[in-house]
Amino acid sequence: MTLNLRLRTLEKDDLSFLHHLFNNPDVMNYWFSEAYMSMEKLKENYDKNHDNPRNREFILTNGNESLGFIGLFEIEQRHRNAEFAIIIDPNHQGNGYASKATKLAVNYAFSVLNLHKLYLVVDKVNEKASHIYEKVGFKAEGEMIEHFFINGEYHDGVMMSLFQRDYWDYWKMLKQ
Ligand SMILES: CC(=O)SCCNC(=O)CCNC(=O)[C@H](O)C(C)(C)COP(=O)(O)OP(=O)(O)OC[C@H]1O[C@@H](n2cnc3c(N)ncnc32)[C@H](O)[C@@H]1OP(=O)(O)O
Repeated sequence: MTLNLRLRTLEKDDLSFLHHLFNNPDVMNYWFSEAYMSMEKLKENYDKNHDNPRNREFILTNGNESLGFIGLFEIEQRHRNAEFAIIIDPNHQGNGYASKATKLAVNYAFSVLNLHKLYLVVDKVNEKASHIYEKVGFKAEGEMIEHFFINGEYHDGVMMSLFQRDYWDYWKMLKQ
């Protein structure tokens, strides 16, 4: 079957998929969050925030299949920056989907929203995620030492960023 990866808007019908992801500690630890989310809370958050102009929340799909959740959060109109975050469903990890989804989200941030800068925070031990971000062009800006408490110990975070100008240069180079 041919792969047709797309980012589409998060819909209310996707909340059971999010419920499955947000209650998985293997996933949520890397989002520096507790894996504790009721369906009611998800619905409440959705009703309150689905039209929040500061966020863009996407489901990564291949046809009708949901593969992951990708967000551009805290979109700043004045400073023209936003925070990127991603989860690929553990049932679908290791297939190259995160790399492709990150590229789609980066393209959305710069080509659609005209952001100046996209940033993220990744756990220093999350080598798989860091590898993907470096591959797409994110660069480390600094470390947040012992900033996150996960599984009984403090973890360092790394802030990484990508600028729109570098993204244009990178894509121009790839097309040559
Ligand atoms: C800003 C943030 O959102 S940080 C938090 C990111 N989210 C999470 O960690 C939540 C839980 N984890 C996940 O959702 C997924 O594991 C993700 C998003 C990190 C990765 O998703 P996947 O679909 O499995 O990744 P994908 O298959 O696209 O790429 C994995 C890459 O990492 C590489 N890789 C795998 N293990 C390692 C490792 N230990 N060290 C370095 N690279 C590794 C693979 O070789 C592959 O790289 P390649 O394409 O150059 O060969």
